[in-house]
Amino acid sequence: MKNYTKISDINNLNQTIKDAIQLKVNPFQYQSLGKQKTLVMLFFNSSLRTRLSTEKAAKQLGMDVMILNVNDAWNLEFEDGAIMKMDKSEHVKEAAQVISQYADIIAIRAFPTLIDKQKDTSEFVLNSFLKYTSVPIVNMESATAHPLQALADAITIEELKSLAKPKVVLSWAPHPKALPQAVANSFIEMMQYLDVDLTITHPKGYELSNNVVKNTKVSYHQNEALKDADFVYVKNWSSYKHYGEILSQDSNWMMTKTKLGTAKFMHCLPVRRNSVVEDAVLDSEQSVVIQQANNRTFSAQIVLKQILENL
Ligand SMILES: CCC[C@H](NC(=O)CCC(=O)O)C(=O)O
Ligand SMILES: NC(=O)OP(=O)(O)O
Repeated sequence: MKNYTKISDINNLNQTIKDAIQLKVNPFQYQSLGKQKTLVMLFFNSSLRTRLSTEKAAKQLGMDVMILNVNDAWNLEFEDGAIMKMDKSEHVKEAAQVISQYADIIAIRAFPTLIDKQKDTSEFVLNSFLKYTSVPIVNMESATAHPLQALADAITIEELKSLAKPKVVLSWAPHPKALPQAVANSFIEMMQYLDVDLTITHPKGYELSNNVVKNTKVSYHQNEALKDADFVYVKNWSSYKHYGEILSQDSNWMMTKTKLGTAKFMHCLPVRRNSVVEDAVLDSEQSVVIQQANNRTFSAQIVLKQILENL
């Protein structure tokens, strides 16, 4: 593996999931692989799980880690040919090349603007670093994708499924802020690779990109969609059609114990209790969100391992 910016960068997904689960038995079995190698993690946005789990993963491989909140450095210009007389101090062309001098692998988190659909869809931040860095890039959530989260979700379902082909439901839930489509996009893409029966359910107006949904079942009726589910993945996203807009905050879409039935509850976290999901669900045995968060270390570690092996 050269870069991990999208799920399709993984050559053999099923084997990678198995290898990640095996890593958990002895997380330090490859700690010579990363010796004298440095991971630089760049955050344009907040993080708890991604920041801690990716650093942990790198250190379990013997890597050194440097973390930069990019907004504490210089305001970067991403437009080629820009006349830089305003508020941008440095062009990504220099910043990316300079960081490449310090890093063997660069990991980046850069959320979408949720204003400029074309810019967000072009993945201008991630692709600028891909263009101007000389080292591998790992996506820690970009404008349209969160492949490390999706790999952790796949590991979790593989560990917990009791059926060969479980029914998985991705359900929208209300949220006070306009959130990215990235987590939903990558979860859907990951489930399409795996042998699961996937249904997406959301209110009208929250249709995700056809390039993501493809021929996956979509229902506007949450209760119907949730019937006989084995795993229920709940996530808010803002409208894609009416880009970045909050069209509904209908609390009838909040996940409850009653709606959940006997299914396992999944969420990438952070989660708004009693807005996205009621306390009773998160506090129940059916919630697997902590296992998901733990698996973030092993999704990052198996990705970094495959990149290190290819350096
Ligand atoms: C891993 C999820 C990161 C991000 N979530 C948020 O920004 C939630 C922020 C909040 O609830 O205030 C998202 O939805 O993409
Ligand atoms: N799930 C996830 O990526 O969490 P953070 O935003 O806290 O990193």
